[in-house]
Amino acid sequence: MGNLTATRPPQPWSAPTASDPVAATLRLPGSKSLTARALVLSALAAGPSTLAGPLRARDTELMAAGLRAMGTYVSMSDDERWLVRPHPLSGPAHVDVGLAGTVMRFVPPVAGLADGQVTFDGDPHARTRPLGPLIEALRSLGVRIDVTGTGSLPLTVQGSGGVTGGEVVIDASASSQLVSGLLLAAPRFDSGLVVRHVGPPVPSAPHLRMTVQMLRAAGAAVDDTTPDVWTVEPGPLTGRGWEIEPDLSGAVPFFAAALVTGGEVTLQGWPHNSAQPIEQLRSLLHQMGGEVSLSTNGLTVRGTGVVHGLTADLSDVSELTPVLTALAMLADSPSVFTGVGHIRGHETDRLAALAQEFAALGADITEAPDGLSIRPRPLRGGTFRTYHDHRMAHAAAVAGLAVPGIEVDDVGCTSKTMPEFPALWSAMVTGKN
Ligand SMILES: O=C(O)C1=C[C@@H](OP(=O)(O)O)[C@@H](O)[C@H](O)C1
Ligand SMILES: C=C(OP(=O)(O)O)C(=O)O
Repeated sequence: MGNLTATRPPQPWSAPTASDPVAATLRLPGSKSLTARALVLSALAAGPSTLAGPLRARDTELMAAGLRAMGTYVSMSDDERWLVRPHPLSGPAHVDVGLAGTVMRFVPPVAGLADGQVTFDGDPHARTRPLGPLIEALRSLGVRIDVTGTGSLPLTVQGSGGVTGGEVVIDASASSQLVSGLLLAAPRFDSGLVVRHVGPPVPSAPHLRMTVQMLRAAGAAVDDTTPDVWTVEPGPLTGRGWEIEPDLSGAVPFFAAALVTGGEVTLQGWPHNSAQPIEQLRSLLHQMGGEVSLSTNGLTVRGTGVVHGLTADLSDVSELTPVLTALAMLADSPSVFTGVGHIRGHETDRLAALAQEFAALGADITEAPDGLSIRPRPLRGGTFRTYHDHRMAHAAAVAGLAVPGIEVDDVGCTSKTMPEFPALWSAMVTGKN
């Protein structure tokens, strides 16, 4: 079980309302997705690596702990620069996945390379998140996996010290991470890997591009020219210095605050060639009434005093759905979001949770199988339940800027990707950042 969840008492939190436009320049923690991939690729490399500006949060600490349990040396003593020294992977080991999709999908393929038994389990809800297609894919590649409960977790990978590799067919419509997990370990498979997706579209294309880009940066040969097919050649991965960008998804509630209050928020340290989906975000925020610009100061979002409704397929950026839903609540016209049926398998069933919690505040919101429709009307205060989902807390915080009296039942769940969220948020709203 995830220690943090087991020991952390729920922390109720009054979402602060904004009496003035926010004006903030922020330096936010590193990207969860980049940090997770850099840790895995570093553990599989032939030499040492460093991660500059990594994210220290529950998900990435669990990732580091899982790799460490199999023998990798990970030093996090310097917050700004982690050091990873690979070591032959071995069991017995236990990996606590917490509620982290990245840990539950990226580490089992690595465990297949370990010599010995590696057990996996996580938070109660992790046991219900989609993992079956990855287990079947690994089994078809010859990895022995025992599933010991009624869901996909807990499970045991009986690592034999290597994976033959070859070709695998998978339905990854439930999560792009099912493909990313296979690809990240694939250069170390004896004959590499061909992954062929068959089924409804794979969501989160930018995250798949990030996986391919980082594999190539670590020296792997990857062909992704055929849609839904990825080919990874076998070969060594090189240790390197990873520069971790600030987390774009974590920044979105802060950018949303600029729209809601007609203010301005700048995220410092933003690279010009980002691996994160900045163009999609720019377009979405622009359609909702914001202005996004990139300068030497960083990435700036300016509110124009109005928030517009949005009709959009969010499948590329599905993790933004909760915050965009909060923005849609405060817009001058209705919104329709589609293409995100798979977020029912995220930290909670996000479509059901958003519909339920915003309706409890008086919203006119309808749940569809793959999205949400929102017709804005005035909201009232009340308790907003997070269901252990950090992005539900972000959504409540955004709505709370304009709606007095919103109480978040467990703001501590933001520790999954940004433990400093409540403090940074309050500082932004009160102007003390
Ligand atoms: O690979 C990654 O780092 C991620 C991929 C996406 O997962 P899904 O494809 O399951 O949405 C995203 O939502 C998640 O937050 C991070
Ligand atoms: C979907 C998310 O996380 P995970 O990596 O656990 O899937 C998220 O952070 O919004």
